[in-house]
Amino acid sequence: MSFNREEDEVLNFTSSEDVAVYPSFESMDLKPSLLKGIYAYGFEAPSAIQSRAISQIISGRDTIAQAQSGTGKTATFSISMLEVIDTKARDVQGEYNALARVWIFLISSQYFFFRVYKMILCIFLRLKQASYEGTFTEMTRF
Ligand SMILES: Nc1ncnc2c1ncn2[C@@H]1O[C@H](COP(=O)(O)OP(=O)(O)OP(=O)(O)O)[C@@H](O)[C@H]1O
Repeated sequence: MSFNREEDEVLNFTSSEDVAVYPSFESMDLKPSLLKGIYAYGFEAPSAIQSRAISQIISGRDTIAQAQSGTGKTATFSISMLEVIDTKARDVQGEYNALARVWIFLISSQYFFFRVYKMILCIFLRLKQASYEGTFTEMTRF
């Protein structure tokens, strides 16, 4: 499902009291290279769930975030993961637990894998400042 900014802006959220709302990616104090990747990927501002959840995850707080389909949850954990990993370290630092998405695998596994793969790969490549035209065919070469 594609992201709809107008619908996102009128979503009602309930969160823990000390959850701040960050109106921009800059205000989250993300790595400059990650910010560059996010903007190069085409995101101008965080969605409602990203405004709330990214800062919680990167601060190391155990976070449960729930929102409607297409509101930016996948991007929330992708961006958070890219912020906290040390790109120089060679060990595994992040894991995506796909079990929670079993129903999506049953419906459209290829589409799901493509989306997660595309988002993480594109942001990571932009982070590495690689020049890249994002089509599925080109991505499969990496
Ligand atoms: N801040 C943003 N600005 C613009 N587009 C965004 C933003 N965040 C996410 N998107 C786009 O919105 C779409 C849905 O995002 P995402 O897959 O992260 O949502 P989701 O909540 O995980 O959806 P689902 O529950 O269906 O898996 C994607 O095309 C993504 O690129």
